[in-house]
Amino acid sequence: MSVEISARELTLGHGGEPVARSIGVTLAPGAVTALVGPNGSGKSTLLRALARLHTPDAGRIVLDGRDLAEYRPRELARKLSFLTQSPIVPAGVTVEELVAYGRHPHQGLLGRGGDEDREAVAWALDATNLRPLAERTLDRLSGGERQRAWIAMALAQRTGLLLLDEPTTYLDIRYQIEVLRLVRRLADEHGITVAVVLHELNQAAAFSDAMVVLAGGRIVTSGPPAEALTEDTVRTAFQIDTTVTLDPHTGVPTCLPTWREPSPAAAT
Ligand SMILES: Nc1ncnc2c1ncn2[C@@H]1O[C@H](COP(=O)(O)OP(=O)(O)OP(=O)(O)O)[C@@H](O)[C@H]1O
Repeated sequence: MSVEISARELTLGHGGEPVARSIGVTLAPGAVTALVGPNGSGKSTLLRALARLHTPDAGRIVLDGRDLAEYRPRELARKLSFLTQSPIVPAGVTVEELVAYGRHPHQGLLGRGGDEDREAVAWALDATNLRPLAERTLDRLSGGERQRAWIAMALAQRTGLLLLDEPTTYLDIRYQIEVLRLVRRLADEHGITVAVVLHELNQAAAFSDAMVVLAGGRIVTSGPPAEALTEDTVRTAFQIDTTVTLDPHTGVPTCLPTWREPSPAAAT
């Protein structure tokens, strides 16, 4: 089930100056990789390129040993699912109907669901705790509930690779943690390869196996959180000072910004 995807010598842009120049990324099979970096550093563009929704200016992306460009659309939709940052809410669609859309790549021309489809939809609703809201239309959900519905749709697609662009936006802290725990379980229990764009560095460090730090058109660092999230890399990427400590039991780094401006006396 686990899927491996890697990008080599990738240059990404939107017509002007490249957003990323000659970068290389590998998402290890069955692992959670967090993409972090400042606003505008190219995280979404990279994720969209991995999902074949953005065409690179140069470089190559290989998905399970084959060039990404070679996959037929339906074949690709069975391999990877992508959750965009702000999906457009279709009018009048219930949670269950939305989740069932995730089954389209698996259905024949008639598009009617069989046992496997029903089972996948039920699993996705349960995994996201959405069963009680299954009959609700999306416009009658809170922001966080709606976000979980989109995640459920991506899950119902039952792909070995899941690409999530800021899935915790709009969620309160409890659901942020719940979504990240779900992501962790998908990797640990189902072997799903996950790339997730996150802004909260400490959450990224706590829930991922690897972090890729993007800034200034390049990869500042990538590797296990304890190696990737350091005071130096945070300063390089975000131009802020922090104190990074390692949890003595788990080895997970936590980064605490230096909140106060340096005092004039300290500067002299
Ligand atoms: N469709 C587009 N057309 C032109 N420029 C774009 C387009 N999409 C993104 N950009 C530009 O590309 C750069 C990278 O954008 P991208 O959305 O990949 O960054 P990001 O790291 O995901 O940012 P954020 O953290 O703000 O979501 C930005 O400078 C942005 O303005």
